[in-house]
Amino acid sequence: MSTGQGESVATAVATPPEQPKQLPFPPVTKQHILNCSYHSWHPRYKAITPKARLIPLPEAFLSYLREDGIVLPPEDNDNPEWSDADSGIFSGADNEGDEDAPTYDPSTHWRETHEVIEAVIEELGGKVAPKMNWSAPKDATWIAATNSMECRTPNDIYLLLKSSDFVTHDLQHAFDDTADGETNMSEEISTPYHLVLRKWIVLNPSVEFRCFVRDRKLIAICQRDLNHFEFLFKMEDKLRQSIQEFFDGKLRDTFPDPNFTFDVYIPPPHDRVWLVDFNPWALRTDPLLFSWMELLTLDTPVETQDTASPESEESEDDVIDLWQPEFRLIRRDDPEAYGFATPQYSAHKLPRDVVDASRGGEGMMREFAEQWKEAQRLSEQQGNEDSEND
Ligand SMILES: Nc1ncnc2c1ncn2[C@@H]1O[C@H](COP(=O)(O)OP(=O)(O)OP(=O)(O)O)[C@@H](O)[C@H]1O
Repeated sequence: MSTGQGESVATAVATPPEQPKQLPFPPVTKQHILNCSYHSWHPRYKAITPKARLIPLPEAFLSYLREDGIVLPPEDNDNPEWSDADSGIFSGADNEGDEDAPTYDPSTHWRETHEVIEAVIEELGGKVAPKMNWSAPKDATWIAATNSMECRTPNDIYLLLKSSDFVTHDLQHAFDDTADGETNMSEEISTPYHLVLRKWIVLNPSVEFRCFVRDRKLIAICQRDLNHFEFLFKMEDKLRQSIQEFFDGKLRDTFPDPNFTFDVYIPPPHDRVWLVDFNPWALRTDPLLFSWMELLTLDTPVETQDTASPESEESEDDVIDLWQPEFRLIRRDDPEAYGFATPQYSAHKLPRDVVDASRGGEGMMREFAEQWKEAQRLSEQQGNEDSEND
């Protein structure tokens, strides 16, 4: 972590940053949220984003995603309406247990979309990482045979999307807590939902970074993966400079809002920066190694215009030249200090044996999985309430 005062010194932070309840955020509008939707920004930044295709989603497909239970289309789709092939990991159909009964194919209602998804997977080399407008199903990898977001078939994608709380949030709560009011159903329907399929790349999580922009100034950068990577400390200045140049050249004057966050990937040899995602300047965005209070109040040099005397202009320039975004990395002992020793998204995960059993195709396991996740959520909520009461 550097101090943001021109030094490049990593310092340990002993306790997790505190998240106060009342934060001085500027109002977040639906437009701010929409500006961070993949379909809004991707056309402008296509050349600096890893290869991706966007598939507009019809209401029938969205209804399928919103439905309870997971029924997957049969793998062999010669007869699109009904098939004897039982494809569902969890068969929610009424015929469960009846070997001879035909299996319902939900894709009948969005056949074209299913076919486009198949074609795009093929076009992108056979393996994709899926995502909705704002969220990837990172919390649902426990249910995938690969234990990752790598998808080779449409069914791999449906299984992840339908199991993800993050995706559900995109579908049902995208505009919660915005200044222009509660979303009603008709507005939700008019949201241009897209499935984003990104060509699968084996990503090195150590060189993924989250960057924070306030008033069109890059003020802070940190790791996305909350583990210690010693080699990053030697590269801190180079990484900061690459990200700053990338921001200045590609994003600063083109992103529609003055406040936002963006995620980048800088694979070896660490000289090219790739844009991964944007997130709104809002509480819903995880500030990772910062607290929102820090980000909202962090001092930055004020750039004045021509009114100062020549001498004072010079000293102001010096301040601006010296100033640089604060770059936080995790030191060797930080993960435990931050409480990061527990894996990310643990509240959304399940014990290994439950996952293994669920792959066996028992419908009951899905129910148990949901109950387990609910219990985890409640105990986390209780923990938060207890610590608030302390
Ligand atoms: N093309 C890809 N191939 C493989 N993995 C990828 C690809 N693109 C992104 N990822 C992985 O997926 C993760 C999640 O992607 P992304 O940041 O777009 O999701 P998100 O839901 O918006 O995350 P957050 O809520 O933290 O912003 C990334 O951190 C990266 O590790």
